[in-house]
Amino acid sequence: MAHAIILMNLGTPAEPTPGAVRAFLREFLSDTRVVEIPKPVWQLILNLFILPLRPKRIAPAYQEIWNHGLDGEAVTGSPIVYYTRRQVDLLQERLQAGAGEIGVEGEAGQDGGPLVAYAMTYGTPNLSETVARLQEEGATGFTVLPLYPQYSATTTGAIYDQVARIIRKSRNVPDISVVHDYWKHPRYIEALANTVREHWDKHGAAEKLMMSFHGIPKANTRKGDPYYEHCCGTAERLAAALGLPREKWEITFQSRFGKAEWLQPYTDKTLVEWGRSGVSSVDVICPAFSADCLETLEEIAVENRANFIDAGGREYRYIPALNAREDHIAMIEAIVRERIPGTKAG
Ligand SMILES: C=CC1=C(C)c2cc3[nH]c(cc4nc(cc5[nH]c(cc1n2)c(C)c5CCC(=O)O)C(CCC(=O)O)=C4C)c(C)c3C=C
Ligand SMILES: [Fe+2]
Ligand SMILES: [Fe+2]
Repeated sequence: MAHAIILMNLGTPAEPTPGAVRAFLREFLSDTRVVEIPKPVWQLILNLFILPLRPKRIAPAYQEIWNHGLDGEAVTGSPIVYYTRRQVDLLQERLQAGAGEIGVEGEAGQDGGPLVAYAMTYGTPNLSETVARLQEEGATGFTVLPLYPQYSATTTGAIYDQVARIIRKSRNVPDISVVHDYWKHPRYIEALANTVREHWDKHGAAEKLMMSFHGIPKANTRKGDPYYEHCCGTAERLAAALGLPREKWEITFQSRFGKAEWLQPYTDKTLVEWGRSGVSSVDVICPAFSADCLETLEEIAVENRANFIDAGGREYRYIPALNAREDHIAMIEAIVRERIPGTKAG
């Protein structure tokens, strides 16, 4: 009886071309978890305005980040896929090494620790084909870990839907569970704090630490999505771990899409205000992203740097995502070990 761990992230286009970006956005933005506008109206807007225009605008940004690593990491392809694969390989190694401790040896899936794979909510590989492949390799139990520390219906909720669809189609329903969130996990907060401390050791601390989270529409929070609360809780815990007084840090929300109000304060507007009001240096961390991707490498590290510098700021430094850091993989290991039958928590 083999157990399998499936790490999940959002997904990315197959290539950085307008055609591939269009196919990716069509699938992603057609999910009613992501955009809650009534389907007939939204499909008109999507097909008439967004899909004919946005891919041409976004594809050059994808071209910039393709094969682009921070700190000399030899990234190939889309960074979110590259880092998710690294997370899979490193987690597999750790779990296999740990399998000896609990009295089993051998290759992954042959009584030597669980199988580890990844799937993307949109694009490839998708969850249902990943589960089917792992079942062929002998997996009967599954732990799905959405690599979103903070729960949102727009991200983790969409993964629950995909799991529910697999269950609905199965006669022999697999033993499958999903990790809801892990923003409170002490090892997550500690890993974030470690990245900041290492960054400060190398560059010195900036005047302000900006904690920029991916946004969602503000109305979602009013309807019961706990994401805002999870982000505020994360920011407060991280600030406490770093011993930062309140005036030294700020929580902001990025990646606004469409005309509706999203969670505030907005990252871009805050940086412009700070630049204008004499803040000279900023460190930016994006705790909601477990892997660097378009939203960090381009929107934060390039676009928002320009917003701050053009408004009068002097130093702007982006602190990379947890990616393949050892403390990040150890945290993932601790979370999944609690769910693997016959293993002890790490
Ligand atoms: C349209 C609404 C969107 C919601 C709601 C949303 C929530 C959300 N997204 C992430 C993580 C990622 N988003 C990424 C890209 C991305 N996001 C949206 C829109 C919404 N996201 C779009 C349209 C795009 C594609 C780029 C663009 O056209 O602007 C990515 C990066 C993928 C990559 O290829 O690198 C990630 C990761 C979270 C965590 C979240 C809510 C909590
Ligand atoms: Fe997004
Ligand atoms: Fe963006």
